[in-house]
Amino acid sequence: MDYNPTTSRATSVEADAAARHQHQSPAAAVDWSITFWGTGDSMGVPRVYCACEVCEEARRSGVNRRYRSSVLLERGEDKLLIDCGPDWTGQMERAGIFWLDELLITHAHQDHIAGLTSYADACRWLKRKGRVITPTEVSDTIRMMYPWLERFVTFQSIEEPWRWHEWSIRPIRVNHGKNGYAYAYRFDRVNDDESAAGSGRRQAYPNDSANPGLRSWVYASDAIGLGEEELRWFQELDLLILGTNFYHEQAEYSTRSVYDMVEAFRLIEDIQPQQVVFTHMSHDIDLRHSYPLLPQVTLARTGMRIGR
Ligand SMILES: O=c1ccn([C@@H]2O[C@H](COP(=O)(O)O)[C@@H](O)[C@H]2O)c(=O)[nH]1
Repeated sequence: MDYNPTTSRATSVEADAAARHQHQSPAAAVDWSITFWGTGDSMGVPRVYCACEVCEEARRSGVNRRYRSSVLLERGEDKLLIDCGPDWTGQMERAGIFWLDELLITHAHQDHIAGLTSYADACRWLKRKGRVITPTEVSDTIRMMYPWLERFVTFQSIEEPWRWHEWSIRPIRVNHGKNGYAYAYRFDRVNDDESAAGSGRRQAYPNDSANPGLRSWVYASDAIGLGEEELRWFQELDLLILGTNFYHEQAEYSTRSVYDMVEAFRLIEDIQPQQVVFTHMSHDIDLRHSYPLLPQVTLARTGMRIGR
């Protein structure tokens, strides 16, 4: 995986947008990439009213400014956004993206879905029907919360591994602590020549075996205390994107809902992913500090991009 966290900063999203505006051909475009549109916990950073050092820095210079967690998987015009929280409109504008056909949703909490109302407005404005992909238990809740959404979006249920372009996407129901359950998604790249040949993309997106890019990765923004059943799907990963709200959270375990970094280290030692990116971070985390981390771990930054 070609991943350079030192160069993948906020500007990469704008750089992508600029490249698109210069009519870069698909052949010149690269392979699949993941861009962090949001890396914050449910409250984002800065938190409303909070005058802590991290929140003040986020207001001033913005290293710690974290929008609600969301990542974009893309290759050229193929784009899949995971989660659509309350910062969605600004995230679209910062990325220079006008429209997304498809959204994949992890769970029906406001920090992951509150942008769906704006997405529905975009659908209405453009007279296009969007697609919201999520397990039925999640779409049932979303329908109850926003009954009018279905006029503008189609809900597509994902219960089993589901094919999206070259990816097999597996929903994994994960423990979300005091908040019940959320879904993580495992992405496995299906290396069948048919899809590349059939789509005429084989030349445009060569599969360089010396540098295979993203192959198997999991996005688990909202999980804690995962057990054997869930962790079956967390094996042999070249990338794990894991939510960690705090470095070492002091709150009583029964009141918590997301891993902290110290717990995550134990998880990583157990499942041994090649690379790990922590996301869904609260104002407890100051990106100006250097934390004791495992060597394969990086802290996500707004706009950070992974892949070629
Ligand atoms: O039923 C619920 C419960 C909570 N929420 C919102 O989700 C987040 C919870 O944050 P975590 O960091 O994942 O614990 C918070 O914004 C709650 O308001 C919800 O929407 N529905």
